Amino acid sequence: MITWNNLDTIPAYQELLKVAPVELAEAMTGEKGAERVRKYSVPMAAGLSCNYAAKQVDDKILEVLAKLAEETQLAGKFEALYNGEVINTGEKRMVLHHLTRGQLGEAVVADGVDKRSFYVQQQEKIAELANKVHSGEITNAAGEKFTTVVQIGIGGSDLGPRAMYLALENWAKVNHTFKMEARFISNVDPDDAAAVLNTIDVARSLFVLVSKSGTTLETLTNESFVKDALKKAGLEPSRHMIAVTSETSPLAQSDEYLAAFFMDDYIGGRFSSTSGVGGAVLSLAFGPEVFARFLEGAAEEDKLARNRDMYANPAMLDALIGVYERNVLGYQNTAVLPYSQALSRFPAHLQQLDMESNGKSVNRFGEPVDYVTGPVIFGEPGTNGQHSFYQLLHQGTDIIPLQFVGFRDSQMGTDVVIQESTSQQKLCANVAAQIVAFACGKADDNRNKNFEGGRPSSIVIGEQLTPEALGALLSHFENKVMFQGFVWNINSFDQEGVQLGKVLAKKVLAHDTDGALKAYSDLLNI
Ligand SMILES: O=P(O)(O)OC[C@H]1O[C@](O)(CO)[C@@H](O)[C@@H]1O
Repeated sequence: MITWNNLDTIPAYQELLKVAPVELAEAMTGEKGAERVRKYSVPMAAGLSCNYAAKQVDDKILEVLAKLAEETQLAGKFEALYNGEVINTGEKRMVLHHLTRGQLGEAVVADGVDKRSFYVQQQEKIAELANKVHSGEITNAAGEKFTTVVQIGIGGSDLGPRAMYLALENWAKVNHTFKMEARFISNVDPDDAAAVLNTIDVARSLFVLVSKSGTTLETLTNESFVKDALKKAGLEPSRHMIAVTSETSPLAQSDEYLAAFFMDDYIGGRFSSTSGVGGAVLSLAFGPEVFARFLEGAAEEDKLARNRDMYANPAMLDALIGVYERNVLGYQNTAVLPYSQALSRFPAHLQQLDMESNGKSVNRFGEPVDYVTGPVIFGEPGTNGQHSFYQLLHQGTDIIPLQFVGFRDSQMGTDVVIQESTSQQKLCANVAAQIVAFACGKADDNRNKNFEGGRPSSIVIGEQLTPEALGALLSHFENKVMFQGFVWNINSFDQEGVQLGKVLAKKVLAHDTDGALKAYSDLLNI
């Protein structure tokens, strides 16, 4: 029997507040530190592992976190979710993104349809289209092959797919599976669409319009922008556009697309990278086989998230350590720092995933909670970030937990030895150095040069960023966010906080304003 209770009513949480915190600088120094690095690691899918030696936890704290996992019924809640319970209480919806990559539990039937079969069917339809585009069976009116795919979407219909595309672009090129260049238009700023359109051959471009709701102002505006450009180039838009949307959206009724693929209301935008939202652009860019491998990695990681044992469940463990940092140690932010240029937009994707999901101050019954919830997420790839904001991370007044990601091998394999090390070795050396510098610090009589240390981090380490590793990485963070939402007793699957701004913007455009809104409208000459 699943019960939903606020965190501050859970006995293990009260116990956690009383446990002595770990002195990280001390714990990570010398042989003790080496022992922690060997001990505090959990295997993930696709050859990844999550090392949490540099987190402020020890066996005692972990023991209480495991109790917290039990008492908040994390495994049972996940089971309820993947078996089709209405977990998104705000919108009265099931939460089914896991079904896009595998069947974790019972069959889930909605509106008379088996949902796993529905998602697989959409993937097959996308694969068929992608293969026809690649073989030249589907071409432009002049019989030429399409060379570029442009995704038009925003938020979850942009950030995840864009981050995944960038993550695999170079991998696909060196592994000879690269099929089409992908570009992305998201912002309603006309310069975004104009800049993309200026650098592509529209005649040989296929546009993927992605909007679950089919009502998003930015996306519909950009669709018209692109259609206008196609018409001006003497092209018929319907031969150049495909749609990915939900079956109930206004776009689904339109016959203005070459093809339409469907997801549904049971997949939140920020959880939709493994649905057709990511599937169309990634299958067109790299081929359906690469997309299938990405899904396999996610499916394997999802299976680990089912483990009741926290120590063998990386997402659950990561989530609980995050709750400890946020609610007991009082840290307000988390920095996502991939030491991989291919993951340059991964922090931006995690920012939406985490902050749109867990940026809530009422529980799942709409009652205010008396504790803090989701942290602020930001990040940049290393080593670039080191020369930007790491100063504050090392010596600023706030302690910011860090999420590193690193790979032993590069994706492209092109490297040089300079001063007796390769660039990849330099990259890896830097991430190792940063973890220890943050954790242990360095005493100096000159206060300006003193490093306090005690700054926690964890690292996900893999061999190479392959499609499987990327899928596993994505699933890990999706499940982490979900588990944290369960612990906080909030609904991680709606986003009412984005609505007010949209309503007011409509009023401005309709000139239906007064007070400050009118004054700002005048200031901006609207
Ligand atoms: O796919 P859609 O319906 O256009 O929505 C795009 C994005 O807008 C949001 O609803 C926020 O405004 C996100 O949750 C979503 O990812």
